[in-house]
Amino acid sequence: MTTFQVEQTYSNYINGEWVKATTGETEPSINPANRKQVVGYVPTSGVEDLNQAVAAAKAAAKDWRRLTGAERGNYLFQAANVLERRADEVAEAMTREMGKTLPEAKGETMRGVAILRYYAGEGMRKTGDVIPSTDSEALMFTTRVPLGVVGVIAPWNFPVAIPIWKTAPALIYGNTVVLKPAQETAVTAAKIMECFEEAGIPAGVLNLVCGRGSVIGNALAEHPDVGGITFTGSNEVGKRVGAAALARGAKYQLEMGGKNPIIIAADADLDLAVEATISGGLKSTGQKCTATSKVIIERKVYDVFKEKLLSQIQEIRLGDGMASGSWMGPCANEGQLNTVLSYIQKGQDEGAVLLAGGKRPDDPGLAEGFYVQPTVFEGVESHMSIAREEIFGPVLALMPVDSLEEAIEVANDTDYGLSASIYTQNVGAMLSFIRDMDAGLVRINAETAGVELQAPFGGMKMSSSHSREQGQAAIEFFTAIKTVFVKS
Ligand SMILES: NC(=O)c1ccc[n+]([C@@H]2O[C@H](COP(=O)([O-])OP(=O)(O)OC[C@H]3O[C@@H](n4cnc5c(N)ncnc54)[C@H](O)[C@@H]3O)[C@@H](O)[C@H]2O)c1
Ligand SMILES: O=CCCC(=O)C(=O)O
Repeated sequence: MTTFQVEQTYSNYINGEWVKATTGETEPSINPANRKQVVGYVPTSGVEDLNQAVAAAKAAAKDWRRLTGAERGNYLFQAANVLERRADEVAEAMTREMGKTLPEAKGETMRGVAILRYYAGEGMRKTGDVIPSTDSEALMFTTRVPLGVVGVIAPWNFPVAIPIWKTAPALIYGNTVVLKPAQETAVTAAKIMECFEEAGIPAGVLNLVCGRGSVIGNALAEHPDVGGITFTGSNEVGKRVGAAALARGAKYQLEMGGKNPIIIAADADLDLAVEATISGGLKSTGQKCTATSKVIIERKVYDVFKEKLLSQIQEIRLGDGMASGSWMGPCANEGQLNTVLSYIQKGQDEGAVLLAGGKRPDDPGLAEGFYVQPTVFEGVESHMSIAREEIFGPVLALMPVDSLEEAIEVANDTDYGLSASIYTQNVGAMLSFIRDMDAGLVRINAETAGVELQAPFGGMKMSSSHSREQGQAAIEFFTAIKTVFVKS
């Protein structure tokens, strides 16, 4: 078993080599559980590094696309095996870099393994259809071709799963890749790259360039040799990335924020609903695009639900994700902590009532980390910032309603449409929710978070560029359809 070493210096991975940034600069990736701990030093690259990576990916593209799907799949199977063997090390890097608890990080790493295996298998599946021609002498069919070089821009909140759920389908369908991870989790990204290197991925097929989003991410989106850009992150940045890709006719895919509601109907099993609200809203410190944010409760059960929720929230143990007793780690970085604290302040300023949490923990042992208490508001109205904007932190807004119709109206009253859930035992209510809820992922008697790798994932409204990732849906972004007409 390889163990994780702190304070190492990492490089970019370009054309099969680990290379220092041409800027000569690195910056510390710090542990959000204790700002004084350096997890590793990561490159602060310049545009020249990005250009080298794109050139390497472009040069490797011809041979890579000519391999059979099964041959490309073998590399992914190998990478999955290496990642599985190194799962403890990779998970530790993730926990130290972005704060989620070690069991969550291990779960995510094993999800990365499963995603690689799933897409390895995709190399053997069909890529087109035969379509009857009006010419009886001809054969007409569709096939799919890769986009060429694909740029992957990833956030820090799922530093293994998201880069892999973009990279694996890009590779299996014959593209080469330049990955720009979030700088906060560049050590974890380097660990993923080491797994691909150990798996023997050919030089140039997969490249890693670390650096500021405004420099490397922007240059990737604008690069004329990058045929497709797949982005996950905030709406603000996503809009810029989409505009840059559109301006030069490149394909793009944007997966962005959420403001995800859970509806608790009067007939719900309240214990299960409380469990789902806590797990969906507060695991990973609320830093999931699918995290529960608005908790919409039928008035008849409002008080009982609230009391049960508050009593369980008291039990939550904050702490370093590496410590076995910790249930909730810190926010991933100081900026995120300040954003969460500012929303908590806004909630109070706009008239919501703070029921729990609302500040940094008093424990002096946590003072050097970016911790915030799990927070619950009531008296939240749809016009308030905490009911409309993505907080990306452990903050729940309780909103009572008088009927299921009103619940769905309140749930839909947002610019986002990523994930939504309902707790009810009534089949009619379930069907209304499935029909009327404007979200890409609707979940019944399950928390809002939780994405299965074999199913399409993506949002409606401002959550997405209306494409879907994962499962077989990924082929739609990572390939172009060619219609072939053959006549002898
Ligand atoms: N819908 C989804 O599937 C999904 C999944 C995870 C996270 N998210 C969203 O991600 C956000 C949190 O992640 P974040 O803080 O890392 O997001 P972010 O938008 O700040 O950063 C995302 C990535 O974009 C890069 N970037 C920053 N500025 C850039 C620019 N000008 N040009 C190109 N790239 C640039 C960053 O370096 C990072 O790699 C939340 O809004 C969350 O909802 C969405
Ligand atoms: O942060 C976005 C991804 C969410 C996810 O993977 C999950 O909820 O499992």
